[in-house]
Amino acid sequence: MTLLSVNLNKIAVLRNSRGGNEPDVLRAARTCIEAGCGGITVHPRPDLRHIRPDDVYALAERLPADIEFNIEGNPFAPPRGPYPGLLALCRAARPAQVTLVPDNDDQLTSDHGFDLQRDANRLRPLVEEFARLGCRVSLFVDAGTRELEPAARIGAQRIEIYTGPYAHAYAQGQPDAALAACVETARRARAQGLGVNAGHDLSQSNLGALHRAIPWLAEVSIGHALICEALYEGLAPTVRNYLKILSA
Ligand SMILES: CC(=O)[C@@H](O)[C@H](O)COP(=O)(O)O
Ligand SMILES: NCC(=O)COP(=O)(O)O
Repeated sequence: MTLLSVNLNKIAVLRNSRGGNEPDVLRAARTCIEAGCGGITVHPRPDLRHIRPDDVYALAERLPADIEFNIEGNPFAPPRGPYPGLLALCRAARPAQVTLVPDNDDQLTSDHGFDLQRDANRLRPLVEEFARLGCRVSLFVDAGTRELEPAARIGAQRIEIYTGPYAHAYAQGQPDAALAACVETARRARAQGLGVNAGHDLSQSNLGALHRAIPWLAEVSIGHALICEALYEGLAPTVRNYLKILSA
């Protein structure tokens, strides 16, 4: 069964827009868990635009042991003000999984994965350090990446396929090539013994086709669309809708 990890960044965006604690990230996490999700994802960024270090620490303390905590971020981004860096966050929070993403601080959102051939040697000591902390390491890669051996060689256990281009192609009514690129990368990763996650711009519309094409996906992390849909349908029913799609 593919695990649904709900990304709570957008709950924090709303909260930060007014100060105070509404909507409450912890309450949203509880609601998603009660509705049946298997994981919670956050992507704290150095500019603190949404999830802040305190959210990470509070989630780490309160999430039930059987709920996978996944922290995403750029391991090369240096500490900045109250942002202590991804490694320090993981040292304190000990998430079950850390997803390494090569984002610059000025990006609107994640828009590409690692170039594994180029980045593997630089990533290796960090992957080893996260592993020493007890975190499973997943590397964010573009759909269409064919050479996954470097990920396995440096000790990553999973990859996460960046599904933004697939979601865009799906919305244009022409998903076939983008979907085939996801499948190709997923197969090649599996052949290297890597688990396969997927995420970015997945929604109730486009998730089913992706899941039918790669039914053995280990995990999908979904935030933006899920929180938008929840504005209309409610958070718990929306989470349940995603679970239905993943169990079809
Ligand atoms: C790695 C990834 O695809 C997600 O974490 C996505 O980047 C969400 O981040 P934002 O909510 O900051 O856009
Ligand atoms: N790893 C992807 C993620 O956590 C959520 O991305 P999105 O659904 O907010 O685009």
